[in-house]
Amino acid sequence: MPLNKEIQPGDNDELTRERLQATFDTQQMAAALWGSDLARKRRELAKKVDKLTVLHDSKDMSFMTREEKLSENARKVVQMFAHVADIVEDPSDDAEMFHLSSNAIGHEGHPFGVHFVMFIPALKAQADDEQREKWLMPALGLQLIGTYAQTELGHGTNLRALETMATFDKATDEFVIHTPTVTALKWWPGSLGKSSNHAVVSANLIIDGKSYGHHNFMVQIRDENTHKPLKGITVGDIGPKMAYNASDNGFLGFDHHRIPRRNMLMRHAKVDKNGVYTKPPHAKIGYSAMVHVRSVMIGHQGMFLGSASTIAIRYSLVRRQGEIKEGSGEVKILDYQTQQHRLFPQLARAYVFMFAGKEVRELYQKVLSDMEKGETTLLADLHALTSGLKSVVTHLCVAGMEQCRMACGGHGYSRASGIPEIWGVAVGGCTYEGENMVMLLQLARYLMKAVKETKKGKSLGRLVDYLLLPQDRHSLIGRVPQGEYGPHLAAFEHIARRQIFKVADELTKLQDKGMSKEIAWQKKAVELQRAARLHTRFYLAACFHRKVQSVVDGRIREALADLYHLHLNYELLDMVNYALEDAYLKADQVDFIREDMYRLLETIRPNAISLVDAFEFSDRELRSVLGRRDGHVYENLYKWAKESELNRADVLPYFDKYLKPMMLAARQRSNI
Ligand SMILES: CCCCCCCC/C=C\CCCCCCCCCCC/C=C/C(=O)SCCNC(=O)CCNC(=O)[C@H](O)C(C)(C)COP(=O)(O)OP(=O)(O)OC[C@H]1O[C@@H](n2cnc3c(N)ncnc32)[C@H](O)[C@@H]1OP(=O)(O)O
Ligand SMILES: Cc1cc2nc3c(=O)[nH]c(=O)nc-3n(C[C@H](O)[C@H](O)[C@H](O)COP(=O)(O)OP(=O)(O)OC[C@H]3O[C@@H](n4cnc5c(N)ncnc54)[C@H](O)[C@@H]3O)c2cc1C
Repeated sequence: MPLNKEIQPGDNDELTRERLQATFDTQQMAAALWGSDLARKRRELAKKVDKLTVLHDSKDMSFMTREEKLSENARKVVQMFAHVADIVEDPSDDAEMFHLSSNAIGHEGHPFGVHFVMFIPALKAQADDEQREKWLMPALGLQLIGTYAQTELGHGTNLRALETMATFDKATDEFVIHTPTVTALKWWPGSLGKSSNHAVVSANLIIDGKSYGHHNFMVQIRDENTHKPLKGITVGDIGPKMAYNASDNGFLGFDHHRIPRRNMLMRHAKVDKNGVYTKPPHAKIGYSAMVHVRSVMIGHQGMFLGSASTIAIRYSLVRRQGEIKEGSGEVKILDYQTQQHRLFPQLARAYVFMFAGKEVRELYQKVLSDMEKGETTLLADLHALTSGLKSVVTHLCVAGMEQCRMACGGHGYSRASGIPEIWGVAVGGCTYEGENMVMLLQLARYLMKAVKETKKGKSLGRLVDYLLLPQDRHSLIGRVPQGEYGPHLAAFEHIARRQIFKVADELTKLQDKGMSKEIAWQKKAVELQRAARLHTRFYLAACFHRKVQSVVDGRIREALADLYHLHLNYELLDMVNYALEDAYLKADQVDFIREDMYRLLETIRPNAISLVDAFEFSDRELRSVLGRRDGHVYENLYKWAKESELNRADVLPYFDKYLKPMMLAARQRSNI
């Protein structure tokens, strides 16, 4: 039995030969990536979806209008829930459900796009027991469709400037929800425009003329039967986007719309019938749905990059172009060092992002269960970690996916590759759930507080313990026996720590000169976000290290270690300027890192296809002609192109309408 379990009869011979070179068992690697239980469930689930034709795309989404896309995904999501008990083992398991949705529906969006990702998590974390009974149960039972309406046309990042008002009317025991200006219109919420009938709405709580800041309210926006907007509510779709066009991101306005007082989510903050307000135990506890999505995004973005890497690496083993040795025939493009250097570091990133995604989810679950007991100590750590990871991971993912697209040459630009859509969805992640730069500055705030604690000899939290350690002056990279990578990881730590202390000192100096804290912060904002990036990249490298150390199987550990070492070398070179600034690294050490990286590209090359096969993305999930498991790319590209709506007739009406009259007139003029 070959170690690569993706081999099947009828596959492209080249891919089979590649797969036979695997040094590890791909199913065991899948278990390392997803966890053994989820890996098994994914495999079984994909087989079941293959058999259920009602869950299959009726045609390629690339050839559909937006309305067709919305309708197609509404159809599939309904079928998916109708068959859910036959397909998944535990429908309450988000991870399993996400994979089902990824196989059957894809990533372009669907009517429940925000329902499960934000609406339900907001209810779980912020609704009290009675409210959970009233809305959470029906929401889980699909009796209603919800979204999360926070962002406004004029305000997204700065939540304190949100304008939507929720004014308490003691006489009727109601809140009056109102949109005072056009900039106060809710704008962007997923599935709001045409699908949802309920929304968790962020609005300023006003009692007796006093504002208590924004809080979350449950608002029914459409009639349950007719689906018409309720009186006092204006709602619609915001129009086409870069990608994610099967989602009806929407706008929403309120004209003095009344809701019962008990529609404010009251697990933590409360308003009683006399208008007495009770503060939550932590000022930012109402932000929990955002923290939830940031925490799930890390692993999912890793999956997006893993998908793009799978497509590009498989295609690079089918595509032949040019010769390395004259006369010996065209080579597979993956045999070029430049192609390996373009793709393998992206593959390594996909792996570590998935590992980090798992770690961060564990911390999220811990904080959630603490919050349930009113305990919020770890909330700040979680906010800092997710803010940094969300920003760095989305940024590196889209940069990496763009490399994958370019590595596929012209065919990468075609939607047949599947990369444009997943790229478009992934790049949205740089903006939603907090614009990346803003979130990096949130982490920087935490890091600056950590420096203050360090100066008192204390640590602000486990994630910043390393700030207490002394700085080494010189790196040991290349000065220790070959195969030891401790000094590489130490270099990440050094670079992060140095930048964090450097910018902290600069801030202090500016303030010592009389500059206000806020202006000093502005003067150093670019350096601050750099500190946040370097801290996060150190976290990622350390996470990769922890994962490799934890693997028991020798063959899996060895293959993962190759990727880890490549990651260390590649990422260090990407930020080498920081290590050169203080002569921590010398030129010969940089050369050493480069040479070792080139060596690793060659080491990884025979395992390349098996490392992407180990993600076990089904063809249905990848939705890519280039990335097909069987490698039969060309005949299927031709088949795909023939599906284009432009090929429905040999001559399209615009020819007779515009081009023919123009050419006839031109011919007549030339005959005169
Ligand atoms: C049918 C199929 C079903 C299957 C489904 C199965 C389930 C699938 C599960 C998962 C799938 C996931 C798939 C992923 C793909 C998703 C698809 C797309 C969905 C997209 C949805 C997008 C939604 C949104 O975008 S919602 C809107 C998000 N908006 C934002 O993020 C706004 C950003 N701004 C902010 O967060 C804040 O304004 C701020 C943090 C920048 C500043 O806040 P502010 O109140 O002004 O505070 P500030 O003064 O700066 O700081 C004061 C102190 O507070 C601390 N702090 C801030 N935030 C937090 C926090 N969250 N937690 C803890 N502490 C916080 C801050 O650090 C300061 O502390 P200090 O000590 O004083 O320094
Ligand atoms: C695909 C998608 C789905 C979305 N889904 C939802 C949803 O379901 N529900 C919802 O409520 N919202 C949703 N949003 C909205 C999203 O959360 C916001 O777009 C996001 O929070 C960024 O806010 P903004 O658009 O106001 O950007 P802005 O804040 O206007 O950012 C513009 C620029 O200003 C910079 N900037 C802003 N503030 C600062 C600062 N303090 N310091 C330095 N620079 C700053 C940013 O870095 C950026 O470069 C979605 C958005 C997208 C793209």
